[in-house]
Amino acid sequence: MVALQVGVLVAAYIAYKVIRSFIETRRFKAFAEQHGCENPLDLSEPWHNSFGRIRRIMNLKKTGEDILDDIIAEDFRGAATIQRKGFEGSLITSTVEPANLQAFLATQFEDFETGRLRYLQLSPILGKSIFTSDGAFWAHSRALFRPQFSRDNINDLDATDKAAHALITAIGSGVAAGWTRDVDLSPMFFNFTLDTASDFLFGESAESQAAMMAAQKEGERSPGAIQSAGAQAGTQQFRHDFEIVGEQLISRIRLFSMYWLADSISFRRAVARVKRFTEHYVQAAVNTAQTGKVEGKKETLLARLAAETQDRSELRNQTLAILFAGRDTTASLLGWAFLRLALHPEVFEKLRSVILKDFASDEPITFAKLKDCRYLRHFLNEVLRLHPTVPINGRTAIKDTTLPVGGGPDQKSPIAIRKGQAIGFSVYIMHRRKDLWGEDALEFKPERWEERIPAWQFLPFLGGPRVCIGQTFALIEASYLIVRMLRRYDGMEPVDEAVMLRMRKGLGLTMWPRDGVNVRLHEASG
Ligand code: HEM
Repeated sequence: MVALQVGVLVAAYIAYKVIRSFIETRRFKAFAEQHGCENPLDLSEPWHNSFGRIRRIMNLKKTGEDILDDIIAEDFRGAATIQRKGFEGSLITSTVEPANLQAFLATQFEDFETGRLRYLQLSPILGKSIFTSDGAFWAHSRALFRPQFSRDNINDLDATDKAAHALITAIGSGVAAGWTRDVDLSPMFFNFTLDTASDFLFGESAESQAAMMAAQKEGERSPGAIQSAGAQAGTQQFRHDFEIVGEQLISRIRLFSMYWLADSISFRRAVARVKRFTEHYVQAAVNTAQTGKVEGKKETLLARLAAETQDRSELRNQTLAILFAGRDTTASLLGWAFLRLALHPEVFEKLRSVILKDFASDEPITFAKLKDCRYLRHFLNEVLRLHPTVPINGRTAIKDTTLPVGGGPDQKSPIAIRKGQAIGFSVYIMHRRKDLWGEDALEFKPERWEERIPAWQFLPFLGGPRVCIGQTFALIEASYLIVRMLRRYDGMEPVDEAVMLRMRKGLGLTMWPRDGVNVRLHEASG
């Protein structure tokens, strides 16, 4: 009897689901027709083939395939907007069309969100933070953070100068005929951005550059023996933890709703260690908030947050969001920038001569001067065009809506997007489209920026209300270091040009030069 009742209930539930899905599909079809929408190119495969795609994505390390150039670029060979059924049946629209990006990032911002899926994918480390939230919590976080990113605050370049000095010290002096030893600049850039970001966040540099140098002298110490947060940040273990966390997070993003497949004990351990790193600062900020403001000290981002809430997990999440958003992105930008300078001596020469003219060695390097240096801006734009450090991303529709182009045989009709549908997009692919950038799209040419470039086809920081809040901070940090380095060194060459020319990508939450930036630099005389 009970079995019969359960059977009836299950049958009723299935019937309800089928009828509801039928009604929903009809309603959505009517909505699409009413808005003149057509479907984009459909790349859905039979379900057993979509396993093949997932396998390809999971096996990149083994096969040596590049997720961007080999797998994602393949999707857009026939059209700039496509759709595909995920292997569990949900429809995903992907686009590299500037008009569509402008729509969901800005003009139709209210119709989309970063989505619960992003939260679920990133929450092991970032919890609920500016980066993983939408609606009221995001708006509140954004308003709280905004004053801290104002020009006045970024104007203070003392911490940047100190971190630049530490980096140059870490490179060391010339050993033969003015040439330095062979150095991998990549870890030094990660230290540089961690030191500047921690100063900005906590009012105190983690001094990871100095810690790394000390550790190299003494030989790596076990993390258990390390006392200070800075010393922890300088260890190979900490860099490795950041890498493990970043790699797992990007796997979780790529797997969409199957994100939970990317999990492991080493990931959880790395998460725990990275979280521990922030505890010292969070505790200090809570203490200060409870005992009153420390006179004479500039207000840090964490202090500002701690004045609002003393919930430690919220403070830790927001802090880690800024560290993840700020450290690897800018370090990766610097990595690609110096890789390009090593590979293009003519650009190195030109940029150096502009820098020597605009930044006399006895004058301070100011925010205003950095912003005004046109060729430096063009150079960084070109680096970010070919190597955007956040190459793939996504949004979710929160209501039935449309995107302006991509539908029908000519791909010019609007397309309908259903509530809950995921949108994937890749600025990496968009920045390399020959129909947008010309036949020389894949060539590195800072001079192309002398022409006006349409705003929505270049989006390394995205755009609209969720545009990167740290954009100016990042560009000023990177520019400052480039000026300091190019004033000091008048030549740079790759240690192994063939390796550098492969430009293999490391992909975590950001995209960085996977084989490092191994160069030797020539010190300028005088
Ligand atoms: C070259 C360096 C950087 C690049 C390319 C970059 C890129 C981006 C991108 C693409 C987003 C949008 C993500 C999305 O909404 O899906 C973003 C958001 C964000 N970035 Fe950056 N970023 C950089 C540096 C920084 C720095 C230095 C900081 C802070 C110190 C920072 C803080 C943030 C924050 C807090 C958000 C979330 C904003 C929001 O959702 O309202 N970023 N960044």
